Amino acid sequence: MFIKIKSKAFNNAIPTEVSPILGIKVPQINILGSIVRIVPLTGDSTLTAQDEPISNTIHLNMNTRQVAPKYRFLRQQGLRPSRHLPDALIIGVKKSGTRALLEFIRLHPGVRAAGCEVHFFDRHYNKGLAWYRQHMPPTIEGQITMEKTPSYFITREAPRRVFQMNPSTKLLVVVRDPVTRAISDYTQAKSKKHDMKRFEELAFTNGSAGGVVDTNWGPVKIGVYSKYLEHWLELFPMSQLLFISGERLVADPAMEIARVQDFLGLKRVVDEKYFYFNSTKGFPCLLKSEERSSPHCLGKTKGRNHPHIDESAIDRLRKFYRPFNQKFYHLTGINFEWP
Ligand SMILES: Nc1ncnc2c1ncn2[C@@H]1O[C@H](COP(=O)(O)OS(=O)(=O)O)[C@@H](OP(=O)(O)O)[C@H]1O
Repeated sequence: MFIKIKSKAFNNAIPTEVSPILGIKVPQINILGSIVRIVPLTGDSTLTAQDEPISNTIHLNMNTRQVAPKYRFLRQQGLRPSRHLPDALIIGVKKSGTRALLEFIRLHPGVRAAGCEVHFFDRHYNKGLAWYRQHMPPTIEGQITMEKTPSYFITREAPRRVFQMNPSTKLLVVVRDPVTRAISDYTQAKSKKHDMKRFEELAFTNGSAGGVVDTNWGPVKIGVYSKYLEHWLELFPMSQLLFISGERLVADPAMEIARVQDFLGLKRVVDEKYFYFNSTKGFPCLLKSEERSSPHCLGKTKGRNHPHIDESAIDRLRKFYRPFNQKFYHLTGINFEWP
């Protein structure tokens, strides 16, 4: 079992053993007769990374005075946390379950992730890779660095930019029935702007389901997954992409996370024991995480109630998406079985 303990309990003559998860040596001590291995530690705001050279890796400025005791201990053991550009990205799709995926996969001790959406490949590209790397969490050897920004999937320049950073970057794409995704997207926008028009008025050019689908409206446009996927496939082989069903991530998170761990080359650590179904929320929640040891769900903005949408509008949108969905199934080799 891995547990986290305070560094002052250690001395310098600490034996190590190879972690079965990380494949690297981790310190091991005896506390009250129990052998305890020490987990790779989490990020710490006391760390600074000033005056760094531009290279693939940033070694944190581990000046003894500045460094928290736990990092000082890691350094004594030859484990120097440093920030790296991401090895894997959750590139989308907005409102499909990208936050759930990130929170679930970062339960794995071999994964460290940026907590917020960094928006490097869309909004902040001109700030450069050194800036991007600064936004990554410190990792020790063997840990994977990840980030999620759902708008990358639809950003025209993003595939080329990611490729230029590292053509081996692994890409994860969560997808959900484009009709419910559009409604979810609309629900989020409406939560910020209460006088927003009805969904039906925005989704069709003449304001009703009898009219033409407005493909310029963001919530509709984003659901044409095949169009955006083609841009990524111009540069990345299919073997570097993993598609996760947003519906299955809710119905059976352990199964989807098993696929993700396999894809990332990680030992299967996160399994059904990490999840429970919260019937009030109607979603799977976590029994514990690195930050919280008690059961908890994702925040209030995940799993919102959707407004009622006219059946005719839903039918019309389903018809609209059908050929694009078929193309997407064909490209990915997966039948997502959206209605
Ligand atoms: N476990 C769990 N808990 C809560 N919510 C979950 C979960 N798994 C998937 N989802 C679905 O995630 C939807 C939000 O998707 P994203 O996280 O990609 O949204 S965002 O693009 O980052 O805003 C969110 O959409 P809404 O239901 O419309 O709120 C959920 O349906």
